[in-house]
Amino acid sequence: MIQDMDWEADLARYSSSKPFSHEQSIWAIWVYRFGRRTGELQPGLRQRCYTKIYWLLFRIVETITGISLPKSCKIGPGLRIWHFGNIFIHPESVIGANCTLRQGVTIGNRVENGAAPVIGNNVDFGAYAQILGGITIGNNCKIGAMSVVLCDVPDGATAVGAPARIIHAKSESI
Ligand SMILES: CC(C)(COP(=O)(O)OP(=O)(O)OC[C@H]1O[C@@H](n2cnc3c(N)ncnc32)[C@H](O)[C@@H]1OP(=O)(O)O)[C@@H](O)C(=O)NCCC(=O)NCCS
Ligand SMILES: CC(=O)OC[C@H](N)C(=O)O
Repeated sequence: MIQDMDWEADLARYSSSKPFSHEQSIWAIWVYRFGRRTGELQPGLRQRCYTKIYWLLFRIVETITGISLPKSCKIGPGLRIWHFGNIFIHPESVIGANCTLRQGVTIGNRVENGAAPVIGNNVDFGAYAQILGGITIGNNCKIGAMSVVLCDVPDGATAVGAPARIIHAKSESI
């Protein structure tokens, strides 16, 4: 299969020399990248076989780790997931480069069939943060643990609380 630079960048964010035996989250990221690569194959028997293998691996790893990263969401290179369990990413979400997720994070819609969030680059999500609806999180943001984010977050800002309020907006830190 094609060399996957996004996967190389993911691996570089795991400091352990043996991430597959030390961190369950890397299994979910590997299956996600594998699924994305199946979408780049020429249509035909090979692609159909790989896609079936993807779905089998996706369901097994989703169930074992509690991390759901469907191949239809777009995630930039350098994804890091600390820990595992109850991490659900909406199939239409967009997540930029070098983002960090933790246990309990949801990036999803606010109502059934509603829009999904768009996340910039280098965004750090605290444990159990809930990002809901068709909102935009800018680049270089931090989302506090246990926060429920229902509104846009500008570049460089930190959002905390339920519902989240913006603290440390970029303009304040200059
Ligand atoms: C959001 C976070 C990055 C903010 O860090 P910070 O920029 O250093 O902010 P401060 O600690 O100065 O706090 C600023 C204000 O936000 C509040 N705050 C900080 N984190 C909060 C959170 N998660 N939820 C609600 N309020 C929070 C503080 O109480 C403080 O409020 P005040 O000004 O009314 O006193 C950090 O608190 C956080 O939640 N990190 C997530 C870490 C995590 O998930 N750890 C688990 C590892 S598995
Ligand atoms: C549970 C915990 O504090 O884990 C620490 C880890 N480095 C993280 O950022 O999530």
